Amino acid sequence: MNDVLVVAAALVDDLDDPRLLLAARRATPASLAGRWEFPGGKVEPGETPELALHREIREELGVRVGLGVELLGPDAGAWRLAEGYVMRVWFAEVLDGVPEPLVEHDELRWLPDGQWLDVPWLDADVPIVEALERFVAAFPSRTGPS
Ligand SMILES: Nc1nc2c([nH]c(=O)n2[C@H]2C[C@H](O)[C@@H](COP(=O)(O)OP(=O)(O)OP(=O)(O)O)O2)c(=O)[nH]1
Repeated sequence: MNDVLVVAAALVDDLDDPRLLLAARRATPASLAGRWEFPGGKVEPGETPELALHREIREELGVRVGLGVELLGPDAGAWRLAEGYVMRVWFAEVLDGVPEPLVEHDELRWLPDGQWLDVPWLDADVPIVEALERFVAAFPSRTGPS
């Protein structure tokens, strides 16, 4: 069986100089409630991953975003979440609106640099946040569109 593809945004305050990272706290389902994640969701049949990501961010946060570079993971470019689930992650910044926890989340938090790991992320997200920190430390001005 093919893996289910989840897409997510590492939303930062400024793609040219990222300092703040947006974390979203899950309100549902009960098994994930209270843990923090990247906003996003599953790609639907017939959608491209990028279009799915724009749709999910509009639905979940009510904002329009611009995508930067993809943070490539170890599993053919993706990050394994669990058996049968992989996730692709893009840097992004808000173009229009102020993010609000509209569905699925009950709190949003902009984490300052140096404190990106300071909330209880979903287990599978921890190595992704660590990789984001390494990427930004190595290429501070290269998260924008390539
Ligand atoms: N959105 C998101 N999901 C994540 C992250 N990390 C992680 O393990 N997951 C898991 C949780 C879920 O089991 C799955 C994504 O499901 P979802 O509930 O966000 O997807 P969706 O918005 O399409 O929701 P649904 O229509 O299936 O209810 O991936 C993450 O950082 N962001």
